Amino acid sequence: MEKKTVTFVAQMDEFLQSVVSQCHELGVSQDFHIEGRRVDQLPYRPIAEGSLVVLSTKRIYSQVEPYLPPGSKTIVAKRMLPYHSLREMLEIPPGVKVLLVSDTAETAEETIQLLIASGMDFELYPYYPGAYLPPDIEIAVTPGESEHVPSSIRKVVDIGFRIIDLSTWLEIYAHFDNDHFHKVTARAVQSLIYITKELNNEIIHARLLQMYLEGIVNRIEDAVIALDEQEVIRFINQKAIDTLHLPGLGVQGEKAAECLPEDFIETVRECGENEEQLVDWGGRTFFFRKMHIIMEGRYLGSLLLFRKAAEIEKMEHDYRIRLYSKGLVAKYSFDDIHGKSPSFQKVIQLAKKMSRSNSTILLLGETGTGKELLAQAIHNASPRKREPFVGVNFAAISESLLESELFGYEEGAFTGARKGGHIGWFELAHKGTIFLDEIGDASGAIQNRLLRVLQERQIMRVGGNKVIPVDIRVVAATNQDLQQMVKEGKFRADLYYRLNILPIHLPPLRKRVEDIPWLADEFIRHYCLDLRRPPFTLSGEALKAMQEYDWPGNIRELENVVEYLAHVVEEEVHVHHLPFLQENQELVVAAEEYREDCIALCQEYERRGFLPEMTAILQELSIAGGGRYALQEQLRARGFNLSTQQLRYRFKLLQQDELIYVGKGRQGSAISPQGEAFLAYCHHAKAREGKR
Ligand SMILES: Nc1ncnc2c1ncn2[C@@H]1O[C@H](COP(=O)(O)OP(=O)(O)OP(=O)(O)O)[C@@H](O)[C@H]1O
Repeated sequence: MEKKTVTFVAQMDEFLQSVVSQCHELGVSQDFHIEGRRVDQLPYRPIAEGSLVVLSTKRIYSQVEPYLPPGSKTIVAKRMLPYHSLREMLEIPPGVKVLLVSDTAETAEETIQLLIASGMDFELYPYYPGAYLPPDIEIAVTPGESEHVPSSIRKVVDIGFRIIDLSTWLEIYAHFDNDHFHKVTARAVQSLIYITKELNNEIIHARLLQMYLEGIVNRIEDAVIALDEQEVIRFINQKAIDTLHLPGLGVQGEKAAECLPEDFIETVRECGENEEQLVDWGGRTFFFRKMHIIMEGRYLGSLLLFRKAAEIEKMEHDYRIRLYSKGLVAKYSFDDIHGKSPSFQKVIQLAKKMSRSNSTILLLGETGTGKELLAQAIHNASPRKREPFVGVNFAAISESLLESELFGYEEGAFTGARKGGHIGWFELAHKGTIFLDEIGDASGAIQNRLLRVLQERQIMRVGGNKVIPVDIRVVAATNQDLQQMVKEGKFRADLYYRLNILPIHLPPLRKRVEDIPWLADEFIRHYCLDLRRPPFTLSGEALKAMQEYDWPGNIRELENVVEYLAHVVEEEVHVHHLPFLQENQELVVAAEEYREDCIALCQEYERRGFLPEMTAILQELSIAGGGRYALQEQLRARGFNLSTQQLRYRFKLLQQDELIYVGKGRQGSAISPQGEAFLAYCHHAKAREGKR
C-alpha cells in the first residue's frame, strides 16, 4: 500500500528536525511519508496533493493558506514538554522565581501554559530578546533557546523543544483511517514508564538518604528542629522531643506555635539569623542557636539547635579541669597574709566576707602591698576554690599579644595563629576566678572588650563568630588612681563602675608601722629556714629606722630587705646593715663579701657602656620588682629607651652575674642580695666621685 504523506509546516528548522526524530522514535515514519516545510520555503517547495498538513502553531495559518493544495486538510499540532525535562524541573524548589526564556513572547507564553498545565508550581516570568528582565531571578527554563538566556542567570534548565503530543498523532492516524496507532501509544507510554521508573529510583534513594540523615541527626548531642517558612515543623530529633517533653515524632507537620512551648517560640521569633543566645525556659538555661535554611537563594525556613547550658558547661568544665592540673592554681590563703595592725585586720575581715560573694572585687593599693596575695586568698576562701585561678598582668604583657591571650583565637585568625586555635585566659578561668592585675594599664581597646565581658559574661575568640559563655569571678587590682584616670579620660567610666563594686584599699606599709616588727620576724623565720641558717634579730635602732623609713616598695621591699639581711648579717641587724639608708651603704658594702665582685662588675659594665642602664634596672627592681614590660616603661621614664631585645639581653647579663633572679612567665624578676649590694656600692662610688 502506498504511504500517505504528512507535511509538517513551521517557521523554524528546529521544530521540523524535532518532528523527524520523534517520528523515528515512535515509528510513525514506518506508516507515513513525512515531509517538512519552513513557511518561507512554500513558494518553491509546494505541499504534495492529498497530504495532511500539520502546522506548528495556529499563528502561521494565514501565511500557509495560499500554498495549500485544494481540498487538503490542515490541523494544528498540540505540543507537550519532553518527558526527560520533567526530572530536571522537579529539582527546582516549588515557589522559586523562574524566568521562562524563548525566542518570542508567544512561544514563551505557550511554554508557560504548558508548564502550569504539567503542575509545575514555580513563579514563571516570560522573557524573550528585548523583553523586561525582572530582578532577583537566578534560574531560567528554556525550550531549547538557551542562547537568549540573560547572563545574570546562575542556573539554566534547557528542557528541549516541545514535542508533538499523543492526541495530534492520534488525529493523524485517524485522518488516514490507519489502525497502527496502538504502536505509537505503546512507544510513547514506554518512555513514560522509563521516566517513572527513574523517578521512583530517585524517590527510594531520597528516602534512604533521609533515613540516613535522620540517623545521624538523632545521634548528635544537640536538640534539632527544622521549621519551614510557615513555621511548620519539618523535622525534629529525639533529643528535641525529650528536652521539650513533646509527645513524639507526630509533631512533624504541625504548626510550631501549636505544639512547642510558648517561651521557646518566643525565642525562635526573637533570635536573628545565625545568632546564639543563652535562654531560660521553664527554669533551666539553654544555649540556643538559629540558622536560616537557604536553597537556590531562597529562604526555606530555619534550623534550631539547642542544648542545656549545664551540659555544655560540664563538657567544657571537664576539659578545663585538665588544664587546671597544669598549674592554674592560687597558692596563698588568708593564713599566709601577715599583719596584725587594726587597719590591716579590717581589710582582712572585709576580704574574707567578700570572698563568699560572687561580685567583682577591686583591690587598690600601692605596689607591693599584697594585692595579688589577697586575690589568691580570696579565691581560696570562695566557693570557687577548686576551680582555676588565672592571673593576668596587664603591665607585663605586650598590647599586641594581650587580646589573643585574654580571649583566645580560632585557627587561622591571624598569620602565625596556632593550628586548632588557642584557649584564652577568660575561658581558662571558667567557673573560677580571673585576677586582672594592673588593670589601669589596659589600653582603650582592651577596656572596651573587658567591659563587654563583664556585662555579658560571654566572650568571642579572636577570628571567631561563636559566643562562649563564661562563669567567672573577677578580682581586679591596680596601684593607679582609677578615679583620676576616669576624670582624665584615660579609663572608661563604665568599666570603672563595673569593677568598683566591692573596693578594698590595702594600706601602705608606712601607715601600719606597728606591723613591721611582726612582719620582719615572719620573713626572718622564713628566710633563715630557707637558707638553713640560724635566726638573727633586729636591734632596737634598726627596728626604729625601719619604722621611720617610708617603704615605697611596701611589703615586697621589706621582704627583699630581710632576704638581703639573711645573707649578710650574722646575729643582729644594726642600722648600718640597712641597705636603704644611703649613708650606711659604704659600711654595708665594705663589710660584705661581695665587695671585690662589685668592683669588678662595675668596671666591666662601665667598659661596655652599660653601667647607667644596669643601675637603673636594679633600682627599679629594688623598688618594685615585677615584669619586664612595666620595667621597660619605667626605664623609658628615666630616659633609657631599651627595646625588648636589649632589655632581655641586660637581664641575661644581670642574671649571669647573680644580681637578679628572673622569674618564669608572669612571675616577674627581683633583685638579689648581691644586686642590692652592687647598687649600694655604685651609689657610694658615685657619691664619692661627686665629693672629689
Ligand atoms: N600581708 C602580707 N603578708 C605576707 N607577705 C606579704 C603580705 N603582703 C605582701 N606580701 C608579699 O609581698 C610581695 C608582694 O605582694 P603582692 O605581689 O601581692 O603585691 P601587689 O600589691 O600585688 O604588688 P604589685 O602592685 O607590684 O603587683 C609578695 O612576695 C608577697 O608574698
